[in-house]
Amino acid sequence: MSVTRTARKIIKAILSREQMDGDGARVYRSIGTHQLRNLDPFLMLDEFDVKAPAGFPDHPHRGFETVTYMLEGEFLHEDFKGHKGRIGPGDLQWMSAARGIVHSEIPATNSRAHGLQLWVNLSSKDKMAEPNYQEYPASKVTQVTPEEGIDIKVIAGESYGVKSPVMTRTPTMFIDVKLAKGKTMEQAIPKEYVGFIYTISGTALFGSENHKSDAHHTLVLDENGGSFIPVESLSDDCHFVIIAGQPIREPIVQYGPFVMNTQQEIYKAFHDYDRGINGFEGAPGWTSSIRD
Ligand SMILES: Nc1ccc(F)c(C(=O)c2c[nH]c3ncc(Cl)cc23)c1F
Ligand SMILES: [Fe+3]
Repeated sequence: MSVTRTARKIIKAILSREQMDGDGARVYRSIGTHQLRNLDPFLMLDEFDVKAPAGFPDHPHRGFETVTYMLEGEFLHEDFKGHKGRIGPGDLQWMSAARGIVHSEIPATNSRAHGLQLWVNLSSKDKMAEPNYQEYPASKVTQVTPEEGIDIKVIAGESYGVKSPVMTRTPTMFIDVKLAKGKTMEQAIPKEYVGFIYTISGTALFGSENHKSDAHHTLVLDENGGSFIPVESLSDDCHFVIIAGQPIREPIVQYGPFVMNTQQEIYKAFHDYDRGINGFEGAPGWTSSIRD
C-alpha cells in the first residue's frame, strides 16, 4: 500500500520592516509583531543587525527560552551569576531562562553583529525550572550536506537523518539552510508541529504551491497535517531558516521579558525581580561589566 506524503503549504507571508529595540538596536521583527503575535510555541523571532554602542543591556527574562544564533560578527553576553562569554559567527546559545535570568547582550566590537534571536515559550511545568545554557561554537553545530549545494546547520531537531544534540524542553526543530541556485530540498516536519520559514537572503519557491519569496519574510506553514516542506532555490544567495515546534496550548500573559500563564504570575515576576528572590537572587543592584 503506497503512503502519500503531503507537503505543507504557505498560508501567510509577512515582510518584516526594520524597527528599533533594546538600546538603539535595529531588528527585523518576525514573530512577535501584531500580524504574527505568538505562533505557539514561539513568542518572538528577531533578525538583529547591530553595531556598538547599540545593544541589549541589562535585562531580565522569566518563563521562556532565548535562542541566539550569530550569522556575522560577535556578541558579548554576561549574566547576574557571572556566566559570560562570546557568541561569534555560526555560534549558538540556547538559554533556558526559566525561573529567572538577568543578563546583558551587546556587540563585541564596533563591527556589525548580525544574527537571529528566537524566543521559545515554556510550558507551565517548566517555567520555574532552573535556568540552563546549551552553548555550541560554530565548529560543534551539527551540519549535514545531503548533496552539493544544500548546506544545512541543524540547530535543533533533525534534518536528513542527522540529529542535533540540543535538548529542547519545548520540542522544537530549527535548521539554517543555504541552497545553491536550482537546488531543491525537502525538510520533514512532525505533523503536530506549528512552523514557519524566515528568509534571510536570496529568492526561492516554498511549499506545495511554490510560494515565491525573498529576504526578511516570515512564511507561516499550514497545519493540515503535511509532513514536509519543499524549497527550490532561484538564486545563489538563498539563505533561510525553518523553525517548527510542538504547540503548548496554555494561556500566555506577557509583559516584555516576562512570559507566564496568569496576570498574577506576572505581578509575582516583577515582585521577585525587584526583591531578588525566587530565582532572581542577586538581581537588585547587579550591573554587567561588559558594557563598560
Ligand atoms: N525591549 C526588549 C525587552 C526585553 C528583551 F529581552 C529585549 C531583548 O533583549 C531583545 C529583543 N530582541 C533581541 N534580539 C537579540 C538580542 Cl541579543 C536581544 C533581544 C528587548 F529588546
Ligand atoms: Fe536577553
